[in-house]
Amino acid sequence: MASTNAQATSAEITHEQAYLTMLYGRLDALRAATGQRLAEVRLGPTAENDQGWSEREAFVQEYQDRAAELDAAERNLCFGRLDFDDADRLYIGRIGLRSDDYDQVLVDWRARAAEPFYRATPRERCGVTRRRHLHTAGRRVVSLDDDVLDLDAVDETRLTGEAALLASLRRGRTGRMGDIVATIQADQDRIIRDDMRGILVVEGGPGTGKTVVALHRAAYLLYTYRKQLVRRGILVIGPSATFLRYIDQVLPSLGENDVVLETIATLLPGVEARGQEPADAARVKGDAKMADVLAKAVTGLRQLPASTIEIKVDGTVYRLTPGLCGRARAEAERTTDPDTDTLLPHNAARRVFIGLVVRELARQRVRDLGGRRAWEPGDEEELRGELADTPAIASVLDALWPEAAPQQLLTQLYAEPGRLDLTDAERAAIARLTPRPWTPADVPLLDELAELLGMLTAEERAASRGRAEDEAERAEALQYARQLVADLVEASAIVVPPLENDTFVTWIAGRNIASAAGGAIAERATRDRSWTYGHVIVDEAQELSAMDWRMVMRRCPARSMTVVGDLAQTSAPGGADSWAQVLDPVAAGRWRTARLTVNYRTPAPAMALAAALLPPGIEPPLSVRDSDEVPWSGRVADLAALVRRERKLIGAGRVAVIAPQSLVAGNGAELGLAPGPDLDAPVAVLAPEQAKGLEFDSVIVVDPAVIQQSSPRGWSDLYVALTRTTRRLGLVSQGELPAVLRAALDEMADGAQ
Ligand SMILES: Nc1ncnc2c1ncn2[C@@H]1O[C@H](COP(=O)(O)OP(=O)(O)OP(=O)(O)O)[C@@H](O)[C@H]1O
Repeated sequence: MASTNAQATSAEITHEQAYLTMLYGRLDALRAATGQRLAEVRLGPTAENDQGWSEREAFVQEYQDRAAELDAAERNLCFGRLDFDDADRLYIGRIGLRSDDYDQVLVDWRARAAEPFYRATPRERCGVTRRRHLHTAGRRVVSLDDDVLDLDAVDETRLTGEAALLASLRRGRTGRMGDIVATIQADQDRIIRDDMRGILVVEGGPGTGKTVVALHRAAYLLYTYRKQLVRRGILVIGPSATFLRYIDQVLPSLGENDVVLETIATLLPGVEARGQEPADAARVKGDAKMADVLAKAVTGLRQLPASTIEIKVDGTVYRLTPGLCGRARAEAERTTDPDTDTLLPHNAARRVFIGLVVRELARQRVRDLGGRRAWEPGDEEELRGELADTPAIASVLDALWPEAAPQQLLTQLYAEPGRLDLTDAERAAIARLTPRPWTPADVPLLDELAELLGMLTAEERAASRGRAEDEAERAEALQYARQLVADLVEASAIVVPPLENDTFVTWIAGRNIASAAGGAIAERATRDRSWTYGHVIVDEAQELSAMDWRMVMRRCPARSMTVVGDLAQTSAPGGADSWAQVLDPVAAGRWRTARLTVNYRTPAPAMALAAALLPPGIEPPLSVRDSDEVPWSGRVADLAALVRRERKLIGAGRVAVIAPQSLVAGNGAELGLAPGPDLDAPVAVLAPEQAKGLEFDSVIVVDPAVIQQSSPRGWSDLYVALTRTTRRLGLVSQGELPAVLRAALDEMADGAQ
């Protein structure tokens, strides 16, 4: 492909400027119309009833979303053009726009028609003769890059729109990830547009765009399957709060605001997991066998009396025999939930157990009274209720089958680890005799217990009221939205293309429900443990333990997921060694893999240094960025001065100092720098695990040998640290560098001479 940037004539730029000005004119007109509708709805007559109120709220929300989408499209509204064999021409941008005559003047990047912009190559042109990238500043066209798709230039590059891509990569880092709509590469585009069904595992080395691709996939799925996704939402799980801050602008910049971002530590509503713990404890807690261990611990809460218990109430002696209790327990443990056909959880089965025992006690009473009293229908039922509430009986039943809540039970189990079916060493690793804050590895265990225990009696009552209301509300909202849209269309108050009618109705209905519930779907989802999402994206997925996966899968029974990760970067104690190992137990036969192989972040020399750490058989990704600057090395004592030098060298960009956890935890005193993963600060001081998924213009890795030796997977921590740079990399050390790194640095220095 021939790049003709330099030859782009000013006439061409003038032509594109005129087109761009027309597009911004359309955008402004749409904004004005949306703003006017919003004002009309807000200033319109006050709603007279709940339905009118929620209809009005739905429109307000709808117009606000539309306004946000149009605002997000302002920057870089149109970034490309495709010229086809038949002289047809399409402009590609952030959103689709039509002229007054309903002609498509701008194609949304997610639309099928935009696909050749990312995929066409000289070999497979898809009818394209030229792909043009428009570079804009504000509303001004500043330059153009053309890829002329002729076969003569076929071997010149593997990259799509190389000039535009390299220009985008050269920009300094801002501390926030940006979108890449203008420069998505063909292999990335295939992943973004892949089928929503099943689990797509995207693997690839550092900097291959796994995160950014997964986020663009979320935007694509929301655009393509909005009807399915709008009701349940999309969940993105990332490795840390800092990482979530780093990526939180990407989806809004693509016009999507309704996505839930969480870490494993925050996934269970009501639990704050701020604690830290040794790797051994996290490893035991993350092991798949904890599912059985907890199930046994829950069963172990239930007791059978060794001999008959006699309880005297108002002169009557009730007899709880071991046989009676055994039969009631067996039946309760066999009872299934008619909706899900699964065994009842502990607290729900407890209610069955109590019901059976109390029925038997009531019969004893009936027998006892014999013919001395005439029983009316309903008497026995009333008696059962009375008996269940009698403190003497209730306390015995509580002892035989106690009600339990996840947090309280897990606290007890850690305090008495003998109740867990583990080895002595495993018990010792997780025992905690004094209460401590929950850790991230506790979260999936609490979630598992919540599943095993089910709701407490009071919660169950509130939930069943809520469920019935939800169903009725849903049906009513749909019917109402259908009528409303039909009326508005008839009154020419809105124009809905016929094909989009259903989508619009569902959308309005969804909005009605969400606003009636006091918040958008995303807000509701984060409050409700049992919320299931339409699609789940898991980033840095190699770090999840088997127990984490069980928790994540509960959030997505449909198993529509995008899982991105790199097994060579696994550092969590319970993390994965293979995808089959973690996914087969929870989604056998329902996952597939795709691979990304080009590194858009780490310059070739830094990647070559990092690759020296890789075990044999693992291929490093190929770096797009080349550089003459080989990684440098220095002394820890000079760190502050070296940081100052790096700041000067990279100008407006960002520097990261990545140091062993022990130094960062020690308040950075030994480093002479205040630690903190502050993305807005020009210098961030981080432990390797905090640096996961992030990138900086210049990275200084402190004491690589200490990082490597600090855990069994320390080499992978070091690999992560070395691959965070987009430009410069330095190693500072108190002692020797790891031998492989020393050798690789010497070799590079020799090569450079
Ligand atoms: N097609 C592209 N155009 C422009 N920039 C890109 C493209 N693909 C990736 N990048 C940039 O490359 C950098 C690395 O991407 P990203 O963080 O998604 O990689 P990753 O595979 O998740 O990395 P890691 O596994 O190391 O965390 C980001 O700055 C991203 O914006």
